[in-house]
Amino acid sequence: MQRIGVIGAGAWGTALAQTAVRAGRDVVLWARDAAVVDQINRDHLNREYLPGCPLDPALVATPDLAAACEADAVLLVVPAQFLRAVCRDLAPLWRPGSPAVLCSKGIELSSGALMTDVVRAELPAGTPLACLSGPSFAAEVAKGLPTAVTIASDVDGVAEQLVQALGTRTFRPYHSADLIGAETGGAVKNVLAIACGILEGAGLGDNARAALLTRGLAEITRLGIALGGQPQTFMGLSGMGDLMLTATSMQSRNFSLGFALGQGRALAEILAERKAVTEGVATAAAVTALARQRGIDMPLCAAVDALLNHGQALPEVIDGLLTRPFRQEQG
Ligand SMILES: NC(=O)c1ccc[n+]([C@@H]2O[C@H](COP(=O)([O-])OP(=O)(O)OC[C@H]3O[C@@H](n4cnc5c(N)ncnc54)[C@H](O)[C@@H]3O)[C@@H](O)[C@H]2O)c1
Ligand SMILES: O=P(O)(O)OC[C@H](O)CO
Repeated sequence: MQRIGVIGAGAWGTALAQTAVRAGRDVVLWARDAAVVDQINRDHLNREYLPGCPLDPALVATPDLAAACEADAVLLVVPAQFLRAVCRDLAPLWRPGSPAVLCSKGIELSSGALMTDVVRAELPAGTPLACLSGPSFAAEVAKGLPTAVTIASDVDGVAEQLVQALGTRTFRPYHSADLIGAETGGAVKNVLAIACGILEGAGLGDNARAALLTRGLAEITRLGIALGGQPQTFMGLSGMGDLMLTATSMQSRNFSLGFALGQGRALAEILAERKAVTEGVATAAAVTALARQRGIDMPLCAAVDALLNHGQALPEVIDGLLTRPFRQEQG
């Protein structure tokens, strides 16, 4: 895999493109915004989405989707709610047999579909799928700080080839065969990071944070197993690893949004101030609907959804969680 296409030049697409260049690959990064294309090619910067990270001059950006599809593997890095529309444009341009690597973390709100379901439905039949997930803030990856992620695929050998193509001394992918497990962890941890931010902003204490992380991981695991994931995946980088990172750092858009909510600010006001995507907002609703449909108990995700999307007041949401019946820990 020498030539890598990257679809989406937000923070994560740009950082992944940069790390692929560092790994010695020829990389073409597609951006929907012509100004971003020009800036990357001319100034070797993406000030809009990845400020303060000088980019390798070998990184080429393009406004032409077809140019990014001329690749041995294509990384899909557009926000979850836009992925289907972009895949529809990509489908006629797709190079047969080229793997699609999902790097977005979310669940489609309109359908409850995982990102792999979206891609499977829209890209040509037989396209090998993989998912790159795990604890990875874009700015740190772009700067070459040490990072470990999971690359999962259910097609023999694909994850291993991608590991070889993208891995460097400081960007260290581990391969896995559990595609569903890897992507479920990445999607649901965003909702739990909002919850953790809320409790931090509201000053509910360190004990509450530990309880939330532990019971949150139990929610990820319950849903992931029901969708077909392997239990051990949720203890790995794409599960516990990403939850620990995202739910404890102000670098996270999801955590910082939760923090502001916990301090009493309104969701609309917080969202109006940011251009960057905060995936957990839509995914809270999507995951809660999916859990309800499948009869899976996910009280923390449901509480975030109630606060964000159904107008429930914060004290009421917290009270609802604290007055749940006592129960056995496992299961
Ligand atoms: N930023 C990170 O540290 C990071 C790390 C791992 C995974 N991710 C995931 O990567 C995905 C992309 O996030 P990001 O941080 O690169 O985004 P970002 O917030 O930096 O940028 C937003 C992106 O959305 C694009 N966009 C806006 N409207 C669009 C539309 N209508 N159609 C298509 N694209 C549109 C913009 O062009 C831009 O590329 C998300 O699912 C996120 O969870 C991000
Ligand atoms: O900034 P966030 O909350 O979108 O999180 C970014 C990454 O998913 C962390 O692994």
